[in-house]
Amino acid sequence: MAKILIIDDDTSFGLMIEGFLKRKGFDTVFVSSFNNALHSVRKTKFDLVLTDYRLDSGTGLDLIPVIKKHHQKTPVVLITAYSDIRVAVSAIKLGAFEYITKPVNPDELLHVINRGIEKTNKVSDTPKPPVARSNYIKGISRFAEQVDQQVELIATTDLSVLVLGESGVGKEFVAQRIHELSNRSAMPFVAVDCGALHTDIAGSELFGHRKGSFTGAMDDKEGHFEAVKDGTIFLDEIGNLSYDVQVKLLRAIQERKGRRMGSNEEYAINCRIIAATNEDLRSSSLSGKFREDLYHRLNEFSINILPLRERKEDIPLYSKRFLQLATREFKKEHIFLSSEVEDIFFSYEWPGNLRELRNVIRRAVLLAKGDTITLAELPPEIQMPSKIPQAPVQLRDVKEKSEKDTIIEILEQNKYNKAKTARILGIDRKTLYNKIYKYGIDA
Ligand SMILES: Nc1ncnc2c1ncn2[C@@H]1O[C@H](COP(=O)(O)OP(=O)(O)OP(=O)(O)O)[C@@H](O)[C@H]1O
Repeated sequence: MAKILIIDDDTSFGLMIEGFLKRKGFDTVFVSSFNNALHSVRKTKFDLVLTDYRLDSGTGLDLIPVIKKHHQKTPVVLITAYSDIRVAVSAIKLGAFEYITKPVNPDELLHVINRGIEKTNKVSDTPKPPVARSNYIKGISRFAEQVDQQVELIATTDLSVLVLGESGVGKEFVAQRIHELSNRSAMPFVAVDCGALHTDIAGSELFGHRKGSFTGAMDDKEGHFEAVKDGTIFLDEIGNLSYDVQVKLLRAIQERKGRRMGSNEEYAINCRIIAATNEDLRSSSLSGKFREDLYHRLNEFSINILPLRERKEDIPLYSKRFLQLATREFKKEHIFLSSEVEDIFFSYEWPGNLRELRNVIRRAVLLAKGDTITLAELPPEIQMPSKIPQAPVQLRDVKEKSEKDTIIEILEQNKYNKAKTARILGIDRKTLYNKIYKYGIDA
């Protein structure tokens, strides 16, 4: 029976969730304070932790690193209020398995919990095989095509690649794609979440340890650099590695050799390295937070993935494909997006990028009663984006305003001839139509 820790300072809500999960056959523990939560996760290994974001003397986000330090593979699910979508994104960056927004839908909660537990059961010490090729969906925007060309070009080489982009844009998917197209594809692809690697255990996780080399080292353990063999190691959230671990990593890359903690024997490192970050690693390296020499080692080639809001042409395609995947997953038949939903998808900013789009569609398919997804199946932050407190990103607003004004001006000068306007602006007609739509230009 899977054991779940539920953390919520709203006791009645927490007990309600506990009652629900007990009825579904889970073994549950409920705590209502941050300190009790800390105590429980240090003492007990749970199959899943479900935590609210706002707790009495801390937040669910503060708990994630502690849980990951003690039980790295335990999935954490964060419950957030709809206005906390950026919190949800941070949770994923810190290694949370998933987030769900309030009001909590019981079917959705159960589905997420089952997925989390299933994933942990599948995780073993053997590296996971790469995701099947068919899972990678190619975008259609000019930008997405460029990324695919770069991926195909770089795949055949042994260069280290640094993949840059916001959380959820698909950096890991790109890394897997490079691996699958490379001549290492029959070898393992090992993804390491550096953001969830606590400094104390990072060396042992990456390079392994010998039994007895530190308190708690009960057995010999193979590190990721050994497990990956001649395959590809994907170092996600590389900017989060502590300075000490950066030094170890640099030495291993330079010498192409690794050594388990507590051992004198070295092993060869022959894998390809792909790293990813959503930070400005260049600035971190200039400011000394990230070692510059390591930065250059990792950045033999870089691929920058744009956020979804800057390549809106891709939204309809991904929506359609995610809809097909979710329909199959939940064994439903032919579900469509209503035109209001399509419009809202197009205008929404998608701070969580493709991950958020995929989650929103899965949730909507799960909740859909008929064959059409309507606004009612969307989470509140998407139904009412204006209610979300926006970060004061004024520069983008200025840019968009001037882009809109320029388009109107050229359209007027050319009597609303769109082909001519697009040519003058140096964009294709589809992009012009998208922008006309986006800015609500009456053309
Ligand atoms: N090219 C793609 N094809 C299909 N699905 C994708 C693609 N890219 C991203 N996704 C979807 O978005 C989710 C997030 O992708 P991924 O984990 O690669 O993002 P990421 O940029 O590495 O995120 P993070 O920085 O938070 O680790 C995936 O689980 C998948 O559902």
